[in-house]
Amino acid sequence: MTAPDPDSSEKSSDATVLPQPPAHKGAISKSGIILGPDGKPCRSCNSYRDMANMSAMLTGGKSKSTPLSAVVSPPPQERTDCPPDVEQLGRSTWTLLHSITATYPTSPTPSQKSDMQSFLSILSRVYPCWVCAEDFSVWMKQPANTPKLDSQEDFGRWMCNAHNEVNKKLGKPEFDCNFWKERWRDGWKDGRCD
Ligand SMILES: Cc1cc2nc3c(=O)[nH]c(=O)nc-3n(C[C@H](O)[C@H](O)[C@H](O)COP(=O)(O)OP(=O)(O)OC[C@H]3O[C@@H](n4cnc5c(N)ncnc54)[C@H](O)[C@@H]3O)c2cc1C
Repeated sequence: MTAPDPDSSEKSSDATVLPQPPAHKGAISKSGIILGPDGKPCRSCNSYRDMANMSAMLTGGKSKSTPLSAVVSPPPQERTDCPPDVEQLGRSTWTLLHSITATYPTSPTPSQKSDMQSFLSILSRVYPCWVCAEDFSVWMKQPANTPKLDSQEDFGRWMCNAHNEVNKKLGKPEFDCNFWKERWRDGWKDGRCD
């Protein structure tokens, strides 16, 4: 006999189905909230703002037909040490990734290139936001987008382009990749990073 799932009451009552990704990943609810493999809202795939909005809708605060993006001003988080949402995780990950490019060798050995290739392909499989990981993986596999690992400059620009791809998808401004070193390695010429 299977023991009841103690967490089952936390599962999203909104877990309705759009086209289903592989079972180990998750699903997307009708309201657009991304669910994890356990059927609960995936913290690292959604923003706290969207999760708070969903909660407001499900508890009758808003009409079910109201789009998430139209519901604003969720209650503020009460703590500052909560698990990361998709935005916090993204900012921290980009900081790590661009910092890795900034310390990548100018003339990498075959073994250093191979390590980095492995790191990126593993990252695209294990990144906690599964929808982000899927899109990143698909983008990276296109022949024009395979990681450029022959030098620090190539890799830094490649990472900047990868980040811009996500920026475009999210409707954010693109970053001028001519400045990737100022942002992530040398600091800006105005001296304010010294
Ligand atoms: C691999 C990956 C995939 C992601 N996919 C998704 C997704 O599908 N959906 C989703 O909602 N979120 C996704 N994210 C998170 C998303 O990219 C942002 O991190 C998040 O929305 C927070 O954005 P932000 O505006 O604070 O700045 P971020 O985009 O996190 O950027 C942090 C800082 O990097 C600098 N920067 C911006 N663009 C560039 C660039 N092109 N090159 C160099 N530096 C730059 C800026 O100074 C910026 O303040 C993903 C993150 C990663 C690492």
